[in-house]
Amino acid sequence: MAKKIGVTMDVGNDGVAVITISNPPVNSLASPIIAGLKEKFRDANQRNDVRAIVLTGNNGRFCGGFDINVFQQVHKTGDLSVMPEVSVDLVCNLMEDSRKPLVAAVEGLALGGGLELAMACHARVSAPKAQLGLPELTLGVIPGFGGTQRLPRLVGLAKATDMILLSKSISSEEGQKLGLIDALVPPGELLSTSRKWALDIADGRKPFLRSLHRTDKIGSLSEARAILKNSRQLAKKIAPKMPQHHAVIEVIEEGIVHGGYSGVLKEAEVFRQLVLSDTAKGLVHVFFAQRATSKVPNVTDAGLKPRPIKKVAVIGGGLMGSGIATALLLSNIRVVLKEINPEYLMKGIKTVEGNIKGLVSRGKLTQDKAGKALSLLKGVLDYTEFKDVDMVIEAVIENIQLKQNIFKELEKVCPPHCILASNTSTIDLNVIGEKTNSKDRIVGAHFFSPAHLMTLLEIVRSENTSPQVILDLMAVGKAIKKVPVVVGNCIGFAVNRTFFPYTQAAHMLANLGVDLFRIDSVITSFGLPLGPFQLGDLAGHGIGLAVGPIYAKVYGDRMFRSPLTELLLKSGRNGKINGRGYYIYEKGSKPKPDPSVLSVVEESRKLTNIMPGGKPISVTDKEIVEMILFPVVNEACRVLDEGVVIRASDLDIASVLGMSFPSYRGGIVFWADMIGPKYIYERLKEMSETYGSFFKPSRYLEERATKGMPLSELKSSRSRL
Ligand SMILES: CCCCCC(=O)CC(=O)SCCNC(=O)CCNC(=O)[C@H](O)C(C)(C)COP(=O)(O)OP(=O)(O)OC[C@H]1O[C@@H](n2cnc3c(N)ncnc32)[C@H](O)[C@@H]1OP(=O)(O)O
Ligand SMILES: NC(=O)C1=CN([C@@H]2O[C@H](COP(=O)(O)OP(=O)(O)OC[C@H]3O[C@@H](n4cnc5c(N)ncnc54)[C@H](O)[C@@H]3O)[C@@H](O)[C@H]2O)C=CC1
Repeated sequence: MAKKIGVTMDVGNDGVAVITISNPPVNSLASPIIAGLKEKFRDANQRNDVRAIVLTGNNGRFCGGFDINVFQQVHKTGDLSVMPEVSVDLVCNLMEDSRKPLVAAVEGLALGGGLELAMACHARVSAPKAQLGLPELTLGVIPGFGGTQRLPRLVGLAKATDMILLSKSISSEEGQKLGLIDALVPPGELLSTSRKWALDIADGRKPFLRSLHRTDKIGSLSEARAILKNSRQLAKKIAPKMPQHHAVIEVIEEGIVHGGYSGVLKEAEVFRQLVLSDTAKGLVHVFFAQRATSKVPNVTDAGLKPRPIKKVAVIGGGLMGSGIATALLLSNIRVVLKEINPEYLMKGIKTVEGNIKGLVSRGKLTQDKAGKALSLLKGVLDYTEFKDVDMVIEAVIENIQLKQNIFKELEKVCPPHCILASNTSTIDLNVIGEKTNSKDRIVGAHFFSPAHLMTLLEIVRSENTSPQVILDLMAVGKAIKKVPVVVGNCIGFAVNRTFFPYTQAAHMLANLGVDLFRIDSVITSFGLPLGPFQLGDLAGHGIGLAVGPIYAKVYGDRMFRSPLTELLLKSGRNGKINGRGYYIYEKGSKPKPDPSVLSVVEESRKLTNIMPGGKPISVTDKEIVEMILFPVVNEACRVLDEGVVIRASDLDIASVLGMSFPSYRGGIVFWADMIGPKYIYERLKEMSETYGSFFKPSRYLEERATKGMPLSELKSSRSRL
């Protein structure tokens, strides 16, 4: 069925014109909608039979904001003329300054431009539980349509800056307490109450309030300045590298000092500057890339329906198993947690309890919900409870034989519909399922640590995994608030494989004489939360040593074999786990660089002997970023070339959510395309000539560089999906 897009106006016998936005699924403000709104408001203002106006959205959703596709169009073309002029023409002149009263009838959500339109109305009536907010900063821009000016005037400056800087939405219930919503009514009464409210304003029974002209919630100039000072500190803390967080405070201040209208004009000017920024390009890309992961050819378009998953068995209550169990329990899924002995089982259960209590103490979960979640957990030491589970997630130690035996056993003890998933981080799924006859229901459910907090779920399919099983796991992933990304089967899958050169490049630089703490600091300045050495400490160097040979076996032609990890372990430094790695970890204080580790690095340098002429190389910070991240881009090219991901943007999302690659850089492939494949290719070629084949550009990169094509443009037929 074709989507019904447009703005309609129905004038009732009561003299109220109901203007309705229709643009499924979220009634976003696409260009025809904005044109339609202008036309209908003009019409309503001119018609003699219209005394008052109600603005609403179709299908239970008021409006999800300005059409983000337009930003993408601006990014592709650089043409700002597709951005409509709305703040004054539509929102001030036709709406707020209209002589006829306007009431917003809000249901479902009013976000960004949606809330901004509602705030330009003279009153707002809402159904319960509507989501209200200005999330524009997450897209690298600032609120438009006068949102920066009207929100502080409706909810107060401190609350408004908080909502805007943190992109935090509130419910209509909270909105009512704050004065953003004038009345809260059941959905069935929304339109009738809104009509009545509009007529009450028209007849002088209720006040005719224009938000932009209000000053009662702003306080004195000195009070406002004190609040803005705090906001600047908050912006510096949460988003030091984001231009929009700092710009929005200037825009709000303009309105406080020179009046709301002046603020609206500045808002429009700053908006147009920011929409062209690299930050906006990266964040808008991430917005669409994340949604694209939900579309998996031959799975989500195959007419299948996800089967209910009510009971899940998790095997292994260690670091990952306990985190996975926590995530399931928090979404009301019954969990059977299996361990090898009572001691380990108790440890696993205690970890789950600790995870859940931690959420309660941080105010993220109520005591009631915590109790309910824990009541759904059952610890076991055998397979009796597996007879009616819908899914098993195996999270035992990374040992091929153990996993093979477990899967063979699972085939016997689980019902035939049961999904058999493994959380392995490196082992080939075909190898894990080798001893079974159930290859169609074997799938990788690769969570990231800590599994109850990290949002990425890499769903690894082999050539035998059935579409139904993939769909079911995607549905479970979404139910437990993860972002599932479906990838193909190879050593390291998409994320770990793409990033395995990250640590290796860092080791090479350290062996070439570059200070490791400088490397970490350059990489965190680039935007990753941890540099490669601190990340190694966090993961534990034992793991690093264990997985090294697995990667070496398949990707040995492009490995830098560094003795550093082994030397580190020999010196008793396992990483954060035992309080010592490259850094010193003490309870209650930040990790401190440990100068005594430099003797270990020196030993490694002696063994590798790669410093040219025995002297440390001299590199700029930019060169450090390139030497560490261009090899990652190079491996990403191989992942794309081999069809391990469906689309390049899936790797962007996986890198952002799995490796914390900065979202404002759009993900690893998007970032590389912004720099340009030709430049990356040439730099890697130079590096490989100087430092060896570790940096050798891949065929895919070379081809894109020579043909002037972006890396994101896939044309490979070698898909594993
Ligand atoms: C001169 C111009 C000045 C402009 C100033 C201004 O006001 C700027 C803005 O308003 S920017 C936009 C602000 N709004 C948002 O950031 C909201 C973004 N959307 C969401 O957070 C969510 O989509 C949601 C909460 C509205 C709905 O969530 P879900 O129900 O989980 O659905 P979904 O996220 O999967 O989305 C469904 C499809 O809808 C598309 N979509 C959502 N919002 C928008 C939008 N604002 N513009 C365009 N498209 C939107 C989304 O991409 C999904 O599409 P699919 O093709 O189905 O993947
Ligand atoms: N540690 C990490 O950051 C990540 C690990 N993984 C993968 O997750 C899996 C588990 O890793 P971790 O949780 O770190 O290991 P872990 O060592 O913390 O936990 C493994 C647990 O499995 C238990 N176990 C062993 N055999 C068992 C059996 N037959 N039945 C029930 N329990 C059994 C052990 O007693 C132990 O408690 C591995 O495959 C690993 O590669 C995946 C993503 C990230």
